Amino acid sequence: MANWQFGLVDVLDISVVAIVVYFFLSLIRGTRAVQMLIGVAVVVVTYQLARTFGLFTVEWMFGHFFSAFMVILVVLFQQEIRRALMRVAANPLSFTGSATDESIDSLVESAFSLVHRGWGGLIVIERETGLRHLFESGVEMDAPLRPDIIQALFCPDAPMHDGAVIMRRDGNGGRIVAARVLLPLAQANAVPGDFGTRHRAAVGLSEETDALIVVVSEERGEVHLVEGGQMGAPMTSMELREALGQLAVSSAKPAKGPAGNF
Ligand SMILES: Nc1ncnc2c1ncn2[C@@H]1O[C@H](COP(=O)(O)OP(=O)(O)OP(=O)(O)O)[C@@H](O)[C@H]1O
Repeated sequence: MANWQFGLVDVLDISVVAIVVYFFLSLIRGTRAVQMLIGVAVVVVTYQLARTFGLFTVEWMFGHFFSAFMVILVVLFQQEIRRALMRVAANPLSFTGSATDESIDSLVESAFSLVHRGWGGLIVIERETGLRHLFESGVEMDAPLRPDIIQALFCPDAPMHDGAVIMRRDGNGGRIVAARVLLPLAQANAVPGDFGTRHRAAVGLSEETDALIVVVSEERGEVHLVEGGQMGAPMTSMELREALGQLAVSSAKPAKGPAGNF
């Protein structure tokens, strides 16, 4: 290989490592994985010091620890590894359609119709990451996303009111594709102390996937938008419409088919 080719390979090599490190750090930023990473770094530094200064017993102990290191890493970071793989599989370079005004309107009206009734609700918007595996915990269905149907599902006396509804965009305002779905819960400290499992479930799913989740609090009568493990401040209907519209614009690329995404 010519010299310039070696140079190019080195640049490519370093770039890939930099991207992977950046991706990993942005994934764990603000999560409990940071503390675990610090713990792992302390163990590695202690091991190196023990080797340098010939501390036989310490080196022996940490040597055994390192023989199981890969397994320990996988166990410690299983949640982060799962999230990373799901995001890679979601293919950030792929084209997604933008949400139509109708689907945003239906969603906002549906969420605030629950507020007016004093009921809680959890509406998940599927994007690039497929959520079909969650359907098993609930009931697969196919219905238009409309305030009356959302109310029928989340009415506290209705048999289907527990859990989340999953929606997909279509050309006519969105479709409900599953109801009574159980979502993975986030750690208790991922949401402020006075929020309960409904909000933890919203944050939990958004940590693992690129889904957007609209949570309607029964106790507070508030609506929150959850994305990427973060729950925003309570929103008015106008703010929610605007936030969803911006997310639609930021992912607005040529549509690939009828089931596009926000
Ligand atoms: N893992 C889960 N996946 C989906 N929905 C869930 C899950 N866990 C709880 N829920 C829903 O949350 C409801 C209970 O909400 P809870 O009062 O504990 O939470 P909250 O965050 O305080 O919400 P709210 O402000 O509406 O009371 C349940 O009735 C159920 O519908």
